Amino acid sequence: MKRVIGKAQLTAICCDSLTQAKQVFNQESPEQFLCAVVDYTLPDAPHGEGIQFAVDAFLPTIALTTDLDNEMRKHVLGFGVVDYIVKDSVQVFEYLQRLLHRLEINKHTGVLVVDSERRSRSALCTRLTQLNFLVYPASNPDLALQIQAETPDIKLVLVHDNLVEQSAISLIAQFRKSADATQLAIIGMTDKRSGSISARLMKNGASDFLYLPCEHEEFLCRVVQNMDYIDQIAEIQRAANSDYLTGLANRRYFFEQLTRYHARAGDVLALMDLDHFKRVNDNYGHDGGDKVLQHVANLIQQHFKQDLTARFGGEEFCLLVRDDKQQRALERLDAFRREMEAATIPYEKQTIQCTVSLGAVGFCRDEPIEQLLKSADDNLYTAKKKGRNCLVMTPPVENA
Ligand SMILES: Nc1nc2c(ncn2[C@@H]2O[C@H](COP(=O)(O)OP(=O)(O)OP(=O)(O)O)[C@@H](O)[C@H]2O)c(=O)[nH]1
Repeated sequence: MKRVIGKAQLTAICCDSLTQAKQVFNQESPEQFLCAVVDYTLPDAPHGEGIQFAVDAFLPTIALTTDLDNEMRKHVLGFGVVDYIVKDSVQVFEYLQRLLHRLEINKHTGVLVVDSERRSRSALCTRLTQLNFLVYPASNPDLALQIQAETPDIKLVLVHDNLVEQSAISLIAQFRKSADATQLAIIGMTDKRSGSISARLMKNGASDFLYLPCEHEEFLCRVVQNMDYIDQIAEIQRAANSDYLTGLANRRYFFEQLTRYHARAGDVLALMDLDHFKRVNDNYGHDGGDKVLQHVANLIQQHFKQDLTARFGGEEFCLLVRDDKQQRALERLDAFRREMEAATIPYEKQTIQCTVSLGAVGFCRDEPIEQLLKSADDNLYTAKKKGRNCLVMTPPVENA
């Protein structure tokens, strides 16, 4: 169990009795704990008293049992646990690892609950809070839309079909105007067993559907599966859009961002290339070269947070520096060049120094981007010919 918890990048604090668990818990800050994993039977707590203690301490609690008949299942769920795990195969460790990972991610994941009846809305919110989500209740569609517009961390919406001013179907359609199924999961819900409501909600944009009341396990599985889908798509998108070594945007994603970009008067497009990088590789090995590329990428991220940046490949980077005045954009680029000149990059027991050359052009939306990049590349070539470690821009700055 300790190994599994370690694999989930968490630290296990192990106790072998309820008495010890109470002592440990009282010595630490409750916020420090992600959750409690508690065996139903402990030497000094033979009937789930340990589980009760963890739940009462507001810890998301995962119960462990050796076997589980229907009675026992009801008893364990009655404590208000996140889930239970029957210790009957090695698969349970993998399940536990996934569950811990989910609880960790949920700390930063918002869920909007739209339900006009207070009792069922509260019950849903309680269940979701147990799963560590940031929960946003809404009693009507207008409030729901307002919360969703103001809260970017919302990744899941639960919509009950008991809404009055507006149907659940039209509310879901509204959500879908701003977020597709890869960005926002929507689970429709109803108390009515008959009719075609589930099909209608799903055809109008719901990702999934639940009949209420539902078993705890079904609720958990639906929520987790829908969130896993959203997170996996986000991970695939991140991998497809970024450069593996440096984490910066890649060339393709840079172009994609440019097409959606609203230009400002002083924008400057620059190509930046590390000087004599082959020598860095020759002197310090490929790993040393990689370290320099990562260092440069980190500096770029710090200096150009609000701008568009990318690693174009090899030792070449591209930046679109956004400003109202070209002179200021240019100064920021040159300040970066000087910082690189002064930087000593630690690598093993040595330090590496490396300068950069830059070719820049004013970013003008009327010219094709390929043409602008070609001009920036010509200027970069001139900068290299001038002796490197410098910035060349044509035409000269307009609004200095
Ligand atoms: N470590 C490392 N090296 C890379 C990577 N991509 C390209 N390179 C190396 O970058 C070097 C680029 O060399 P050149 O194109 O000759 O340019 P340079 O030595 O920087 O010389 P100038 O650009 O003229 O200043 C080559 O040695 C490539 O192997 C990478 O991802 N990691």
